[in-house]
Amino acid sequence: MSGPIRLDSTWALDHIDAEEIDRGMKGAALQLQLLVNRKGAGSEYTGWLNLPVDAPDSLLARIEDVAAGFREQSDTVVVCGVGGSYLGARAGLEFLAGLPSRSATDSLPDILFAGNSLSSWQLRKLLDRLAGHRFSVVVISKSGTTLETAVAFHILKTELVRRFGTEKTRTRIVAITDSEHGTLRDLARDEGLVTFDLPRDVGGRYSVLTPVGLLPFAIAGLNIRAMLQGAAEQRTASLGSPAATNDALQYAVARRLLNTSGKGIELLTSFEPCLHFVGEWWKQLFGESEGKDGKGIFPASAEFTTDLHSLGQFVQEGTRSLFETVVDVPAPADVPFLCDTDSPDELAYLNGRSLSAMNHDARVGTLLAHHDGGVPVLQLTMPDVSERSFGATVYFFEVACAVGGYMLGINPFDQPGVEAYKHNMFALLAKPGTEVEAADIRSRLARGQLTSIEQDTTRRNGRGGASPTASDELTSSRQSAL
Ligand SMILES: O=P(O)(O)OC[C@H]1O[C@](O)(CO)[C@@H](O)[C@@H]1O
Repeated sequence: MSGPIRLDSTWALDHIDAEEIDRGMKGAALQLQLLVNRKGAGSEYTGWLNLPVDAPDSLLARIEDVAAGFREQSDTVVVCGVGGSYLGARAGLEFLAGLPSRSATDSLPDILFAGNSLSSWQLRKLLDRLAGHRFSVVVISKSGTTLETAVAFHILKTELVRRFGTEKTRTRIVAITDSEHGTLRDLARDEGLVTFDLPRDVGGRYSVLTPVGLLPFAIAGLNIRAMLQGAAEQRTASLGSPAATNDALQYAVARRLLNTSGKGIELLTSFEPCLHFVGEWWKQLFGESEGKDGKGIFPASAEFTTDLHSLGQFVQEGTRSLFETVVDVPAPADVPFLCDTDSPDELAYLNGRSLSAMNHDARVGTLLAHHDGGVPVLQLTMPDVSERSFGATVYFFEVACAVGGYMLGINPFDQPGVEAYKHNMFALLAKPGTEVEAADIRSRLARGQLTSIEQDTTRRNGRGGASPTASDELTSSRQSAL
């Protein structure tokens, strides 16, 4: 059983005007055409639209082949990457962990992750865990220059060489990166590593259905062809259905209208922990795509019922700036609950029920309470826990995100803002070429003054050198206090 993702917005309708929905759907249909015809902003990064139907059989066969080789030679595979070069693979692996469809004949390697932080403690623990294991590495970086990934990969490669020697190390690494450019591409070329290309017209956060996700999935024994089939089915539904029956467009419109009605935060929730990393992937997709030009909905996620015991109070009664999107998926297995009538834990009333039934009632009770507390609730349903369903979900959110971005008037395919912290970090790390920035940052930090000399001058010049306003003085005295 599989099929497209379904949206039910009944529990959000009291926050949205019916006429606006109508107008919004017409607008969304136009933006979808812009996307499909590759006429919108960032259209050079819309290669993901056709990934589910364009992947050549030779590529899939090669991915399966390399994956089989990795399984044979490794009991552990480390996937090294961050952001879009990490989250989609982890989302799929965690969502599908434990599926009976995973290759039963092969013994499957453990898949671990690295390169997604600069934590020495995390990497130390990973290196300790790898001791004595036959491990291999998949390194993923579109740019090939991301510091977290490059540093972890360097350390892992050094460890491989120490353990297996230079020759054999070459067979224990696969690099996934830009087809032509970047440090990782150059290094792979120089060292004769096996590589897969990350298509130039696909951005990192839209890349899960390329080798970026497909290779880790195949190594884990998952059926990547079924995953692409699910995405292709969703593609037909999302690109080909009229607005009235197009759930991806309706989701894009509903969240946009909720945003204009004053809801600035979308909380993606689910009652199945296997969806935790789908939430993490979704946050990057929507956060990097929408959060620019002072616009966008802040994407947050929570796992219920766990987080009802931490965030539940806020969702129920805190600042009314949230709407909730709950993702449902039927659990593939159930656990019965049996209890004697005189059981001292007073759970006899649950005798004969199952965990699924309890989770279902907890879910309905929660959503009703949140709705009654002023939190609009959108409900998305995935057909099942399967590769097809995962592929469909990825495609559904990608279309909704791209169309929603166009409705917002931004380019959903760039992420200029993430460079700001990198400039500072590289300057502080004394990367060659950053000497001027480094001097400015160090002098600002030494002065305890967060306004840079350049910003300060520009601001004052902008006002024709007028004397500081009261709010300037306030800001500067607050900064000094820091
Ligand atoms: O694949 P790369 O180039 O290492 O980038 C990883 C991630 O870092 C970012 O560029 C942000 O810095 C994301 O957009 C991207 O998914």
